[in-house]
Amino acid sequence: MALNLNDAIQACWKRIDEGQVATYIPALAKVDPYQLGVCLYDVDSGKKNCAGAANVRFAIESVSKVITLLYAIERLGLAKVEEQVGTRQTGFAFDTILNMEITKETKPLNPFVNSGAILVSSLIEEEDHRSPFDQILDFTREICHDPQVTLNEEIYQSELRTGDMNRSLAYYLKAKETLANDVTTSLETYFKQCSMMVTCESLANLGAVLANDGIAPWSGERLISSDAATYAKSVMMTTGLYNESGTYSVKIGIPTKSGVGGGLVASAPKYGIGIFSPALDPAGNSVAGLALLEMISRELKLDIFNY
Ligand SMILES: NC(=O)CC[C@H](N)C(=O)O
Repeated sequence: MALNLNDAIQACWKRIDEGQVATYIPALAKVDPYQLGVCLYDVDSGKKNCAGAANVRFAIESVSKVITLLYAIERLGLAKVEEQVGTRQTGFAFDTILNMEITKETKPLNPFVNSGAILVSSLIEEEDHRSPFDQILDFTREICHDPQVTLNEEIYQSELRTGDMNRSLAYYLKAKETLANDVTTSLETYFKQCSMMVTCESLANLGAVLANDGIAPWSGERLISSDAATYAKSVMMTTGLYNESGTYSVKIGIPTKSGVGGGLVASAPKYGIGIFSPALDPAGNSVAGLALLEMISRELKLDIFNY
């Protein structure tokens, strides 16, 4: 591989100053912004190339929306999930109630705005006395090939304390009779899934499963259906970076999902990529992380529209 990841990190490092760590969840405000890590999983060779803060654990936040979406599709089938949540873009922030009010439809615009994600979380039912979150946690450990993924209780409590906007979205969904579970359980599942701790490597593994048509490249085992993988990548491309998805579609051209913990999962043809850098742009995307992903896309010619 021509690209030296340490050099790439160095080149993108100064971009950290353009962003800010998330402060609306107080536990995230304490994170050191001066971190940048990457892990690149080459599905063909099976080789992983990691650099910088690749093994630092951070809160997965909205990247978990991809995992819960995949899990819901596996449990309920794609048709049922598509009935409940749309695939449309938004020009508004991920957590605003406008995302629901502007359309006459009752279903949320897409699974990556908070209303859509809370709805998807509500679709997971308790099974064999296992709570929806316990099932999501197990599935996360499996699809991220990382048994160390755990719930960060401090972040979870912080999300609970400051989560009134999400609470209002959940009540709105309930009022529209679209929330599948009760408000408390749906929000508990959602806040907990956001508070799982992952590394760049865990996200590179997730990206690699998506890149490999739903099959874990480390074992050859199919973890999700081909349709689920394709669907998730399409929605990541169109809405994975919130209202800036179009901007990065043009600049980077790789299906990507961000989280306000500073994580990015990207799935390019033959590559799974996990990136972490906690300083965010106003939309909630990692600034240095996306600069690094842009460089990787350019150097390795991964832009899916550049054919
Ligand atoms: N964009 C994000 O990562 C948002 C996740 C965060 N837990 C929230 O609900 O606001």
